[in-house]
Amino acid sequence: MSAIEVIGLKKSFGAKEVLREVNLTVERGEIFGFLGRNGAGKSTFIQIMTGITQATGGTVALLGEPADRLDAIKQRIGVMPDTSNLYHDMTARAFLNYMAGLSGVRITKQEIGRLLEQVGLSGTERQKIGSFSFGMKKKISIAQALTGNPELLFLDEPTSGLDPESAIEIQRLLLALKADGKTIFLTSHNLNEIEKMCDRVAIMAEGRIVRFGTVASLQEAMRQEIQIRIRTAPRLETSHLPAYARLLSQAGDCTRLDLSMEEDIPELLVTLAKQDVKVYEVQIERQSLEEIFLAV
Ligand SMILES: Nc1ncnc2c1ncn2[C@@H]1O[C@H](COP(=O)(O)OP(=O)(O)OP(=O)(O)O)[C@@H](O)[C@H]1O
Repeated sequence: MSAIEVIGLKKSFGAKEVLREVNLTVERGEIFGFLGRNGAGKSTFIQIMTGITQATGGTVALLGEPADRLDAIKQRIGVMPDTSNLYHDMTARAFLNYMAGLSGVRITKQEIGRLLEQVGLSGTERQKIGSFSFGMKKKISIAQALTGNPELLFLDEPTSGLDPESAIEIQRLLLALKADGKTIFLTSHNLNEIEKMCDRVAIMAEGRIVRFGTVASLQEAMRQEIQIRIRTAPRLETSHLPAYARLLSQAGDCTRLDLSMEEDIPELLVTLAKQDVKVYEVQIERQSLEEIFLAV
């Protein structure tokens, strides 16, 4: 049974179609990255998953339960609230206690202390949320999502606006939660983070999923040609190169080349050896997730 199963999901606001026939499956225990430019429809999608907004069409099942039975599984799902919707007059402890109560979860003082420690907010139990910095508000939102030890977590940009150290702390926490068997549905505009953390990703554009799979499979699908960095002595000249190799740039004894396929590499090495060109290093350059994202 999948953690999330979405079939033919549609959402319109009046005449404006925001989600168009979205199909998506997220398996249990994975960290799933959900990407898209501003306005692509990501928040709307999460709002439907978490029962804040109703879909116009299609079906959603979470942890094997149809979404219209969300009440039955809401304790098994954690959702990070928008930091602007926090109760600023409440202390951290009162807030976590109150939010746990809303989801029908009982939580002890010790558990609250542990949650705060997990997100790097130890000792802030009695501090009012209104006095928190932006990063601290972000962290308490994550702590709130974790109350009741849910199996499935929806985290909307959990590390955006955090300093690098805090972001790494949160990333470690997410990896520990995954190791503990949790499923994490994550949106982020930090593509390095997504590349590092996620088992699979979906890229949404104009309400449709336009790329889907592991980062490696997206890189493979995007690879129409291959680029290599090669270190040689002497430095390569265009006259050394066979017709299938195109010189892109050079720095010192390193040359970047465009080839048509991976099989060109051994052939190129033979051709260079015949010309007494010594090859010290060959590196294949893969497309980053950022390049894939920008190409959508
Ligand atoms: N309540 C609403 N009424 C009308 N249009 C809406 C409503 N909510 C969202 N939209 C529109 O739906 C589209 C998708 O918005 P959504 O917030 O889901 O995008 P997003 O991918 O989350 O963007 P971001 O990365 O900026 O958060 C946008 O064009 C937005 O203007």
